[in-house]
Amino acid sequence: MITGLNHLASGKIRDLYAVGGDLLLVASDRISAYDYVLESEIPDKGRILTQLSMWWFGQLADLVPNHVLTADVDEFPAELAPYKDELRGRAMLCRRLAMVPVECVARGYLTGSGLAEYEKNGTANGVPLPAGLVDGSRLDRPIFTPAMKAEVGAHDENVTFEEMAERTGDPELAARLKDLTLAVYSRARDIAEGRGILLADTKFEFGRLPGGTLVLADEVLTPDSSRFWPADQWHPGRAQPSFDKQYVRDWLTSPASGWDPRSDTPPPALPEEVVQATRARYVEAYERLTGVKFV
Ligand SMILES: C[C@H](c1ccccc1)n1cc(-c2ncnc(N)c2C#N)cn1
Repeated sequence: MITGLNHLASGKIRDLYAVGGDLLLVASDRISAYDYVLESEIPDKGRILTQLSMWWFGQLADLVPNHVLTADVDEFPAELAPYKDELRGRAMLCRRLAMVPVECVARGYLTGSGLAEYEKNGTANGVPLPAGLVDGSRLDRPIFTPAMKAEVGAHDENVTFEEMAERTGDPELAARLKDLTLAVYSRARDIAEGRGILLADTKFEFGRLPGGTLVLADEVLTPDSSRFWPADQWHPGRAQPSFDKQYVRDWLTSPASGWDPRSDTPPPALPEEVVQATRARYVEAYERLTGVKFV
């Protein structure tokens, strides 16, 4: 948290500030696992994921406008000058939008809450899926599985497209959000697959400009907003390893940590080698996707 700035909101990993009529979205080096924010930070994680978001916004600009004004600290308003070094590379100055109160989730692979519903009803957010799918199955056509935002700390509530249209009171907007979400995800899935990373699913946030234009907001297509799987370890029918969080998960569930995920106790600090190996995975994901060396 940066004292001295007008703090608006905080998620597990990121903080939001008001700067004049705009917003500053700042990504920390925090990492979460098993629904806990760990006490150990991953050096540069915020910078790597912010630079990855910026790269994706560029890749998607022909499909949808985004909310970013700049991520270059030298272009930030003068009032931010005292915080330049702390913000460099990990902050996006964004236009303030009227946010759409829906988590726009696209799934290209079946897992997590989507799999749970499928195993019960053969559907995902009420939409029937083909029979015989298993954990990690690739869906021929990505699906839109919206969720209504939950209070801090609770999980979002998956809703059908019809429920979403009803609860937003704007069926036309709901249809537009679905189309945009699927088009953007499909483009990203194809780009990532060509670079050895499976984007199993992702969560987009949209907002509207004063004139009503729909704009892609928040961070996009990072390992915090999406499930990243290494393509060369994909085996449908079991839980897939996480590209970025597997080292953390493996250590936390090993005897070495002395921690039990089923207990109500927070996880212990990570050993330095797990921190550094995890940092290396974020760097690798960034470099594989963008083709640019992280500096
Ligand atoms: C969920 C997310 C959040 C991020 C970081 C920390 C806490 C919350 N958030 C984003 C806005 C938001 N509001 C108005 N205009 C915008 N351009 C954005 C964005 N992005 C409000 N909440």
